[in-house]
Amino acid sequence: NIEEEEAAGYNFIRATNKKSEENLNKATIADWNYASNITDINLEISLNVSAEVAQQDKETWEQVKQFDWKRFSCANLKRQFKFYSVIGNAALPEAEFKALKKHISDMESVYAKAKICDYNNKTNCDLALEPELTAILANSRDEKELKHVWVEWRKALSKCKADYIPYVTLSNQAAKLNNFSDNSELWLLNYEDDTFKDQVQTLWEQVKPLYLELHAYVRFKLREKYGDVVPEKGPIPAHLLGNMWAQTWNNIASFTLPYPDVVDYDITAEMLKQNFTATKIFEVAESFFKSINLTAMPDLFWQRSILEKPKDREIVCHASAWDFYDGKDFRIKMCTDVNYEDMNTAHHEMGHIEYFLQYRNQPTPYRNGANDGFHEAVGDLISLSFSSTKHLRKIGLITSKTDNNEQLLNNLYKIGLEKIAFLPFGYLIDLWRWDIFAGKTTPENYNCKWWELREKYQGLEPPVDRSEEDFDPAAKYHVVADVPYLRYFISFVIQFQFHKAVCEKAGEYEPNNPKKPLHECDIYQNTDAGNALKKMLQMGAAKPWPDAMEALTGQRTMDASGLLEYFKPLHTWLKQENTKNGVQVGWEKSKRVCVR
Ligand SMILES: C=C(C[SeH])C(=O)N1CCC[C@H]1C(=O)O
Ligand SMILES: [Zn+2]
Repeated sequence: NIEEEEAAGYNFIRATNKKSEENLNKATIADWNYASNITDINLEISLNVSAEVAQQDKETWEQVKQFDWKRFSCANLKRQFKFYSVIGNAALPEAEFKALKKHISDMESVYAKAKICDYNNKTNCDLALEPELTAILANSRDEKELKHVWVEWRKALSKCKADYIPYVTLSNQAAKLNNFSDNSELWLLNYEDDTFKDQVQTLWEQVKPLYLELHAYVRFKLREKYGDVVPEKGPIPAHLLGNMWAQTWNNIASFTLPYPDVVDYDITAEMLKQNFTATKIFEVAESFFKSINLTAMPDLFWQRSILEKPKDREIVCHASAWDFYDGKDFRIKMCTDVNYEDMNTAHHEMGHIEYFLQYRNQPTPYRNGANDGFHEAVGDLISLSFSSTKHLRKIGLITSKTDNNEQLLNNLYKIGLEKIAFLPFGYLIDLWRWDIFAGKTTPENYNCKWWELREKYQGLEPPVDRSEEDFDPAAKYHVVADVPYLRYFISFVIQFQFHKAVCEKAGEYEPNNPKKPLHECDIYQNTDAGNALKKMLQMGAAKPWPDAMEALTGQRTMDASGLLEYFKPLHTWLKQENTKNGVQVGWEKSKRVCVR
């Protein structure tokens, strides 16, 4: 009968959680070894270990199907069965599973090893994405050099299309074996809400007016700097925004500031002056988390993390945080550069580690974010306090005594160049991939569909004409590495909901008090705020995400009002400035061509 079956179900889940933890540890070690030393032998080992684990996941899957678990009375038990009833790519037969993982690993290897030639010195063809190309995109103001790097990087990655096509086919096969129509459904499962796509579209519509004002202002300033290469009313050429993907624009702040005549805080310069190192960057990040009563990094973190690019081997440089599922071993791998952008990324990565630490005693299936967006939001939430001028002054990275309102607005603008600019990018990546998994976008129009979305949502155009011979999406790590991207759009909205909640708890923000605006809040050393955040983090994925959201914010839905409130002063200023400059908000059709 069902009671006896449920009792057996408890024992099954207890044993399964233990085996799952051991398997996750083994697979993570093998994946770490490949990502931190890209060799054929490490690929071989990682393929074999993950195939073994996938085989065991299939066996568990068959046993889960023997239980009538949907009729169990205990919600917690049902939830764990539900998580084990979907096994993703592991559902594939071994040969297909290994083929899929090899396609992804090979694309990651191309991405990690890609090198291009220096624009100013054709004999040096040893420039990698990190740190060289990232630094050129951030600091060069030579439009021809920027174009060269932008085009050459994409040439180096376009060969990945040959792996991408079977990657799509095999991913969809796995989704169908899990009873989903295509891979996008598997990716959206963790949001546990079949109206989620509509909620995301609504959030985008809420923030789009603010994005359009920022876009119009930045296009005006770029036209001042670069002239006619920037159309007055058309999309912005994508190589001029200070970032290889034009996903965040903070690196062009210096010549586009609202108030260019006030002293600009150059945090990177100050970090260099104070002899910051990669390790010091992570120690500073850790001290913030400790100050609000979250957890210090365990010893193994400092012993086993890779915080700087090694000179003796090829590694996957894209920053990542790793949970080895043994409650003790948590690591970051990052090719850290000493600059303010990487200081924020360090907080971002350590936010993942804090989440791992807070939910490490949960049953294995619950050792995840409440949803993928929550996991991406933790570190950024701390960065919102860290990047306030109040905090930077507190820790000596701003040496002036006080701020005037113009400096405060300049700082808000810099944060807007990161957070507002990102929103359409965070949305369009999976809009492009969902249509591919659904079969609406086929290999014949992968690239031109990509540029259609880049123009429609971001108001960008390529610096040169494109065609279906190109495969520009592969220039982005998450596309070749099979990492869903919607999580970042979600994070960039909910991190402001979380910020509003923790700032109110810290008494750092009062809704109608102009003396305590949201964008000047710093929760540093406030344990009330930290304890409230900790309670949400400890839940992991034990409950649907609205319960976790409610635990911290009192709300059960995502909403952009926190973001809009945080940037209100900037939005007001941008509208005035755009009117004063007589610029047209929005963009006309691009004159660039994409040859199908
Ligand atoms: C830093 C990470 C590792 Se989870 C990352 O991929 N991020 C952080 C923000 C957006 C996204 C990106 O770089 O594209
Ligand atoms: Zn992340």
